[in-house]
Amino acid sequence: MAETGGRAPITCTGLGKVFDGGVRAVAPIDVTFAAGATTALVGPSGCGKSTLLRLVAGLEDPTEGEVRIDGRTPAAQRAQGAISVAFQDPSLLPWLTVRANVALARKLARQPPDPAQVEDLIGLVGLSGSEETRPAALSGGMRQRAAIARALVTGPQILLLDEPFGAVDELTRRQLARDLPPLWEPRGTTTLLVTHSLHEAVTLADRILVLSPRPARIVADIAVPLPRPRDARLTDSAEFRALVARASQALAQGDADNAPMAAQ
Ligand SMILES: Nc1ncnc2c1ncn2[C@@H]1O[C@H](COP(=O)(O)OP(=O)(O)OP(=O)(O)O)[C@@H](O)[C@H]1O
Repeated sequence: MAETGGRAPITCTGLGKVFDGGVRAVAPIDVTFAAGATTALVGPSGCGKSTLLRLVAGLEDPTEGEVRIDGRTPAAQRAQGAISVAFQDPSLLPWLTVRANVALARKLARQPPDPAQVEDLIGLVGLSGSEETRPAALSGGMRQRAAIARALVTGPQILLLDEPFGAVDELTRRQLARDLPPLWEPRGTTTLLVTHSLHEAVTLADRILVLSPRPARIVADIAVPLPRPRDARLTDSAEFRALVARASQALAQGDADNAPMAAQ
């Protein structure tokens, strides 16, 4: 199969999720993620961000509504190798080296081997020298970076990142946020990124969706019309800081709107 890179919009229609036991994680949501855009999902801890991402990935079934990716179900797109995920807890195969874990992703997507691409990506995520290391001997942050290389090596149409830099120190985190987007942006990859860092959201995204406390619903939809690359000069700018402040206010407002009514 050829590389799947291409432009695919994601449409969520009346999408909701109630877990067994009655916990509603996602309120019915209507949203379209434009093909080729990067959208950051931010919201309070436990609000349903990961559940929303898992619904888009087809790793959870909705209890209401549907997800369509370029008109097809997530399951159909996954079967084509069109969706890559890098989640908080990277599930690398423990018996394989970093290099073999990254290379395996292409094999699983039925793509021809591309050793040069594997080496390039390992270098770009800062793991040169650890190619022959197995996951148990890596730090948490190194495992996350290996998972990002693995997610990118297939050139996916859809890239779903759940706190991909969560276990990485702040300096490396900012470096990755700067260095990695050029790998997927020119390919027109539709990217959803869950993050707790508003700085990261504004650095990476074209659009930020601010979610309410559980069940997740959209409380603000913020465009990020900043030029790229978003280097240190830009992230120090007044426009950048204003967007971070706007997202921060929306988060606080979403929280306040959901606070239990004070006793009369
Ligand atoms: N498989 C499951 N069964 C039952 N409840 C679940 C399941 N998965 C998640 N939940 C619940 O759904 C809610 C939303 O969880 P989710 O992981 O989507 O939140 P989140 O916003 O990603 O959280 P965090 O920011 O802390 O990672 C939580 O109350 C969680 O306990």
